[in-house]
Amino acid sequence: MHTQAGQGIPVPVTITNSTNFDPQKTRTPQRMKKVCCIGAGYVGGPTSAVMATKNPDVSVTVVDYNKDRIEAWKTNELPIYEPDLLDVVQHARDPVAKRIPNLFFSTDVEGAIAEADIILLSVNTPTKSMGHGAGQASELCHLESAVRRIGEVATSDKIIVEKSTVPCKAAETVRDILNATAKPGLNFEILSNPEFLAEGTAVRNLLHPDRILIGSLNTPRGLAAARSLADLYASWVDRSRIITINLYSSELAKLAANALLAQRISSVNALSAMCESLGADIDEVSHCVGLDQRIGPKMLKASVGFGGSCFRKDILSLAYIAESLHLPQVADYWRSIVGINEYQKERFTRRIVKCLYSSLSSKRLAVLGFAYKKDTGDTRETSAITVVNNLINEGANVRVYDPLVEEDRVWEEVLASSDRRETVKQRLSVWPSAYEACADADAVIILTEWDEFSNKISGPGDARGRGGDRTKRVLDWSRVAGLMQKPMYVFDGRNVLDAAPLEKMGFRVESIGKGVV
Ligand SMILES: NC(=O)C1=CN([C@@H]2O[C@H](COP(=O)(O)OP(=O)(O)OC[C@H]3O[C@@H](n4cnc5c(N)ncnc54)[C@H](O)[C@@H]3O)[C@@H](O)[C@H]2O)C=CC1
Ligand SMILES: O=C(O)[C@H]1O[C@H](OP(=O)(O)OP(=O)(O)OC[C@H]2O[C@@H](n3ccc(=O)[nH]c3=O)[C@H](O)[C@@H]2O)[C@H](O)[C@@H](O)[C@@H]1O
Repeated sequence: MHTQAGQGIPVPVTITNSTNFDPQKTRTPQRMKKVCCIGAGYVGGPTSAVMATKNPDVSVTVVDYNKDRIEAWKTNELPIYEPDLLDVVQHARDPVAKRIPNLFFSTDVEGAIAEADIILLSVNTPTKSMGHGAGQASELCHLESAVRRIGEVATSDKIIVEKSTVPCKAAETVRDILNATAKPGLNFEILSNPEFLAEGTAVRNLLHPDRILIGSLNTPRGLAAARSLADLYASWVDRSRIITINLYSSELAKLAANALLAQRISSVNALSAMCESLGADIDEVSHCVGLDQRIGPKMLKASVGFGGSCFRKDILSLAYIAESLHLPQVADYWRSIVGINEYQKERFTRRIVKCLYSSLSSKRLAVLGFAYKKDTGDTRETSAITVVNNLINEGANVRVYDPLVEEDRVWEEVLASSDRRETVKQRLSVWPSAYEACADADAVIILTEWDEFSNKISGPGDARGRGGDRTKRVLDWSRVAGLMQKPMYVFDGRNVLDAAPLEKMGFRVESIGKGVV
């Protein structure tokens, strides 16, 4: 193996016998198309891995200034947990047989930018935490810094692709920065190509996307750039699913999709509050409503509230855009989706307090699940942060168990959002198994829908890969019953339990949106 100049990227070389060397017979190898992805996170890593796997003749380099993250991507202990991701990464990163490696991870951001034909911007775009628009607008400083770097480093034309979720018209910002920083004479085409994967199913979503959106300017160069990107996807996605549209429609469509998905959950959660008073069952209501083909069955599961790094921030971003367009009613409409989500978390806590005789003082509560959804170790914006803090503020001792989330992560998240840090330190604990968390507990509270906690699923849970056996455990509820204080309450914030068999064991089961008739 040899190394390409300045890149540290191994490429195979052919050793030629110098006596037989005939320059006329050697073909200049066709230059491999090069993609650089800036941002090695939940989107950049999996997207690049799938793109590289499906395009063996394209070199894909993922760069990030976070050295630890990049080093982890080079190992078999990937920095994020996603079912089947390691297989896809290995396929392109450490191929066997005749394939040459075409997926690389590096901290050499400048080097990869300089070499690239296409640059995917997959940096984080969180909610602004300070200044104008704090708590609402998207923070574009990471995007800006990546684009500045491109402008400073580029010596050839590039296609710049917004994969990050950005406010509508962000492409104008990107263009403005490039115009100001890049060398004269270079051409940059900016495309919007939002990502729709969901964590826990990222590989499946990337391999079988509902659609690929590519937004471009309606100019010959813009359309040509869109075609280049479409060609990469066409290696594995049917052309009929690759939609090329207006640049700004594409940017807005991403925010709209997340807002509409979250809106369904908030609608169902609002109904769940009604069900509890009316003696109706939200699972039955959702099922019946979802049978209408115009509505469909997905994203109608009542819960303790949606979490994750994107729904809240993207809705707030949409609302902020509406407000800046002087459309306050529209902004209020979008914000109400987040409002119901907050209400759902508070409502869930209040129910726990009420059932436990209106006081949690010194009570032991086992929290099962801390991730914002199953099959991920991601805790960003998880509802568990709010619920755990609320319980601690009510005086409870909270004992957390999650099959995948690291102990440090739980501490960081709870402490970061508490204004009573010393109290948290006294009352929070994290345990390596559900049984240890449940020991002597007055109540069990399910906050993530891990298969392990459900008594509806027979056999081991279906999460695979990193986390090994921990994600395949099955909770023995009769053993839990033997460990708990009496009466034994279970608050099912994810409706993963069939209450009847548990009630036979003596549990009092409180589910979301299930009223007592
Ligand atoms: N997490 C998800 O499931 C999805 C996220 N998105 C969007 O994709 C974007 C990225 O999200 P995630 O991957 O979750 O974020 P992340 O936080 O996991 O990864 C972003 C990475 O970018 C790196 N970075 C930031 N600025 C950089 C710079 N100037 N140079 C080099 N590296 C830089 C960070 O160090 C970090 O590792 C966001 O806009 C998000 O809204 C879209 C669809 C799904
Ligand atoms: O832009 C993004 O980041 C992504 O956001 C979501 O993906 P994700 O947040 O990973 O996961 P979802 O499955 O959408 O779940 C989000 C939250 O809603 C909750 N949820 C989901 C579905 C449901 O019916 N009920 C419900 O409470 C989940 O438990 C989780 O807390 C979208 O589904 C993706 O299409 C999008 O690309």
